[in-house]
Amino acid sequence: MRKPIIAGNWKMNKSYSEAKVLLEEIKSFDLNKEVEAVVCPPFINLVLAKELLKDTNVEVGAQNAHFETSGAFTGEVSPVFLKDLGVKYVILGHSERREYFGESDELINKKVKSMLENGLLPILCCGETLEERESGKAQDKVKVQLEADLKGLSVEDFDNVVIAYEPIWAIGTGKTASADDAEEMCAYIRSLVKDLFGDAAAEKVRIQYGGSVKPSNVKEIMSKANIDGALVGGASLEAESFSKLVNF
Ligand SMILES: O=C[C@H](O)COP(=O)(O)O
Repeated sequence: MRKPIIAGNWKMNKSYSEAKVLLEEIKSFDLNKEVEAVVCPPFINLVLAKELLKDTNVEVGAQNAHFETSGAFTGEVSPVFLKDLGVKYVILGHSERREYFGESDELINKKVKSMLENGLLPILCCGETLEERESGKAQDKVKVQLEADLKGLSVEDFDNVVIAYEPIWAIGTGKTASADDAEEMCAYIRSLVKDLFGDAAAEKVRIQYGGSVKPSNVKEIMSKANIDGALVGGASLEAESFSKLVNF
């Protein structure tokens, strides 16, 4: 049985003061313990999140990390520092990192390996553009991404990876993929995992959907056999909304 995972990707939102308010509210909720809840605040709020959530079941994740562990890399954050803080997950390959910051599959592959080497669990994002979806190339795009991003991983390595399918055209747009479309792609991703890492890995891997997930649509999305969770942006920035997502 795959434990459901609902992760809130705050993106570049919530100052330290605003994060304190949101985290205190999240801390006050009685969240469903059968679901793994994760908050992924900006780097500057990771220490605060670990401190305020320490007596809860809510895990903390980072939105990115460098693949190097130390050195002259101005502005970057080491996976060693994140592990030392008690961060559990690291979002990698988010479409915004790929689009705005030019992150290639080769770089993402290095990051995936480095997170695993340093005891962190990657949440590896993949997904197509609207043009790719409308031209019937969505599965081809996701296949290319995952084969490159997961290149060189052993079956044991992959055991610690979560995959997040996020159709780019559904991110932040309010246009959620239909639950059936999301299920179709997540089932396809599971078949890719089977080809790459075998039956057991395919059965065990948790696959999230991300792209305008809200309390109003999370139940249907989570009812699908191949969807094990959600990676949520906007709807995770308000405590009541986040609690409804986790308690779907
Ligand atoms: O990482 C989260 C995804 O980009 C989805 O964001 P969204 O829920 O605001 O559409």
